[in-house]
Amino acid sequence: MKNKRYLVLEDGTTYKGYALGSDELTLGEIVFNTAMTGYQETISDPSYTGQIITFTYPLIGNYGINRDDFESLSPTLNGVVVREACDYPSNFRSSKSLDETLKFYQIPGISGVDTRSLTRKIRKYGVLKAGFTDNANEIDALVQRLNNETLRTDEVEQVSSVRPYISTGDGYKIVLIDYGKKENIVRELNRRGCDVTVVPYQTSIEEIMNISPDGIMVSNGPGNPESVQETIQTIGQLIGKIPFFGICLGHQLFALSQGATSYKMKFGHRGANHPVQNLQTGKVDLTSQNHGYAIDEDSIANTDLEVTHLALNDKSIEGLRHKKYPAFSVQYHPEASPGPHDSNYLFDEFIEMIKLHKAKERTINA
Ligand SMILES: NC(=O)CC[C@H](N)C(=O)O
Repeated sequence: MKNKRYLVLEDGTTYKGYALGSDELTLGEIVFNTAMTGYQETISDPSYTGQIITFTYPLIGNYGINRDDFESLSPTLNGVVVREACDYPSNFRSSKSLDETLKFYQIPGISGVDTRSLTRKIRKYGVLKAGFTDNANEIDALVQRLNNETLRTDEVEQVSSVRPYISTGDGYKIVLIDYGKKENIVRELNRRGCDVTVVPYQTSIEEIMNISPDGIMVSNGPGNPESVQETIQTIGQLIGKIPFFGICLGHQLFALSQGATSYKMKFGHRGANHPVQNLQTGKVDLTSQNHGYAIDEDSIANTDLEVTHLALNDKSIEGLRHKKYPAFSVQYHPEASPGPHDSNYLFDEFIEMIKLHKAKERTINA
């Protein structure tokens, strides 16, 4: 017999279901993800720090959780909501069930929820605060708590590396500024021979320049880009000096560093089949996405940036490039994990950009 659990939203809506994962019950902003596979990578993506994810795909956990597919050392999200959690996974790589994994990392969850109705609600009203309780008598108190409490805004600090480390390669030297990076960014760079130095998000411009990087990457990460205002100046100072590539939060910070502004979206983009058009080629890529903020289109006019990619579902900005300097960024996830690999070519373009920049530097210095 499974124990009862309630998912409670700040507007008082309550969903009754079954306890999943940890009994340490947390609060968070509830969001939905529409990907049909890749729940392990999604759960371990640090960009979800502090959030509760509702999976719209109705069966989660059927191929278990394995040792190798984590996108961070340990998941930092605050909850998981599913229609049905598979108790008996079947896959030769699986070492734990979803329930065992969530218990191990002390993440609460709930199964048996009508995730369609919940997702429609989030789409209609926008993202909401939510929490769990195992006691029906505590629902009213939880609603009150959700209405009175503000959620933490120091998510990046919770997930950025505490000290620099190197993932070696014999190619270009890349500094990856870690705002809560997904491991696959490092893997994609290593795959192209890059020597990657991962540095904490508050690393100074001097410390970064001392590493003599050939390229700079700014990672994805959780929360509002404006919560890490103090680091935007460092990013601004790097543009024009060293070839630059930003992903998701990295894209937002690149834009802010150039004078653009960001806004919170109603319910964000989270899934693995978001169509994005490359405005230079006209080609449409299916992309992996996970963001709740975006860059204001009107704010681009006063900058030296140009829009390179557009979301076809809502026409929001998905890619930017600097008009004068070797610097570009995308709002979606070319490293995928989970998700389609259509936009993997952006890592190759970054490498080509570094090559070109080096060739130019050699001509200037000759
Ligand atoms: N995946 C990310 O880097 C997300 C960026 C930011 N936290 C947002 O929600 O918009």
